[in-house]
Amino acid sequence: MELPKDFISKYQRLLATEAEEFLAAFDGPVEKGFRLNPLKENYQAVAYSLAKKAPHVKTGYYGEVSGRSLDHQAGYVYSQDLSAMYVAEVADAKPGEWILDLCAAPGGKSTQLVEAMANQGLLVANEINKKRAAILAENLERSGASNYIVLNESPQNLAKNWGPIFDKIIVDAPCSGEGMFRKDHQATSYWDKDYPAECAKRQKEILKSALELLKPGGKLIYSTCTFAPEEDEQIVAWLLAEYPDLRVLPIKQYPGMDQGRPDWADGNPDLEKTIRLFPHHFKGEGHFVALLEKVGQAVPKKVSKKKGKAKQAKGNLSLEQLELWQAFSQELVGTDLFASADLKLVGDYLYYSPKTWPRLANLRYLRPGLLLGVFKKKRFEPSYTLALALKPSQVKRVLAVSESEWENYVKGNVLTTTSSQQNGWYLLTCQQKGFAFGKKVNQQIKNFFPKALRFY
Ligand SMILES: C[S@@+](CC[C@H](N)C(=O)[O-])C[C@H]1O[C@@H](n2cnc3c(N)ncnc32)[C@H](O)[C@@H]1O
Repeated sequence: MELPKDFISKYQRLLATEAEEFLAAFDGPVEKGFRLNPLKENYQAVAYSLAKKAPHVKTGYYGEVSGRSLDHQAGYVYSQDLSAMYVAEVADAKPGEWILDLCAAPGGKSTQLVEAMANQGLLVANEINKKRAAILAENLERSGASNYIVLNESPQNLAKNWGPIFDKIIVDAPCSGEGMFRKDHQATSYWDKDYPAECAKRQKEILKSALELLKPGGKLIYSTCTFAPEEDEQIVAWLLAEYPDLRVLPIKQYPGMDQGRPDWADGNPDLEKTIRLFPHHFKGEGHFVALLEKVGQAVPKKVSKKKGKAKQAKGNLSLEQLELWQAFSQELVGTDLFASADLKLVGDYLYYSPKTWPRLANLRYLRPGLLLGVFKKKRFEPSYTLALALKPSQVKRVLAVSESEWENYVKGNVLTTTSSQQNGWYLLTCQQKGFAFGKKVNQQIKNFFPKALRFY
């Protein structure tokens, strides 16, 4: 491929004898990767080979997955660059934490974070670009998690509204994208020698807001998919100079990973604790990752004293709506899926969105929580999102279909069934993987697969 001349001379200067190997890697083959999703039941039962484990990521594998496969559609696998998947691994998301992914679309890191949280705590996934935020929501819904919010906000507005409430913040920053050159040759057309410095300005603005949102004792994970020192080590050096309460923490270095280069910034030896993934050393497109801690004592989350009372509350639903939802939930799983106080109605749409989560009053959101379904006149219609969040073993009303029926359903077709089970809503499964709701009406299963996601 043809790389920009200024790019070549810059890395010849920076990498000296190694430059030739680095530049040649842009013409080398691309090794693909994917992740499994531990939120799913029997999550290792996929049609893809798990023979080549990626050593640096618990759920990562070498190999290529198709976006049109059952495993992908049901949220069992996520295609991701092998270097990009190290960022969320470094973040080490834990159940119960409050985590903000500030530049989150299309959702590679967000899905990985939320899949590690076992539905406990909260992931706020934010994306400034509305179209990209919609794709982010789609990917999070497929993950089957129930503890996330999807926002379409500027980092500044989030900081203004919330203050320091997060245990961890991931800033996977918009960058000059030099790591994308090999996969997407078009990416070189945006690049000129001044572009990294322009990106660095924007990165600093984003980071200023991120630090206003991070709790004392909290962790900031900063990453880019570029090799430019202006956007990597020099940004971390700037953070350390501007914010004396920040310190760099070491990151586990696997074979093929390089240390950050203090000599490409201000010489601070702590920059060696950051990680560089170069395509001529590591099987991936390329990334930079830094882990920082805001020194200080974390203040424990306030626990509401009204807890007992709140449990009996019914969110903002009418009694009739609450009864419709509860009847649906009882029929489906034999119990109430969520406490009624944690339900939130927005227009006719019902969400799981606990009141203990941060307020969304002045913020643009796509999902204030897990979308459960919609009230239509005097009935409740469950969402595709809820189907993906359920574990088939917990559901009483399951209809199993064959792979060819699955293919038919995701194309938007009605299925026929010989089942004598009563009419109503069923979780449809294929190979024991829940993939959608269908409505049984006598010998037909009416199609409720979302139009925008249909396979054509
Ligand atoms: C590198 S991509 C994020 C990739 C994502 N973390 C993933 O793993 O799938 C950076 C994102 O930052 C968004 N972005 C651009 N300008 C921004 C800004 N000023 N503040 C926040 N995000 C911004 C872009 O729209 C883009 O989606």
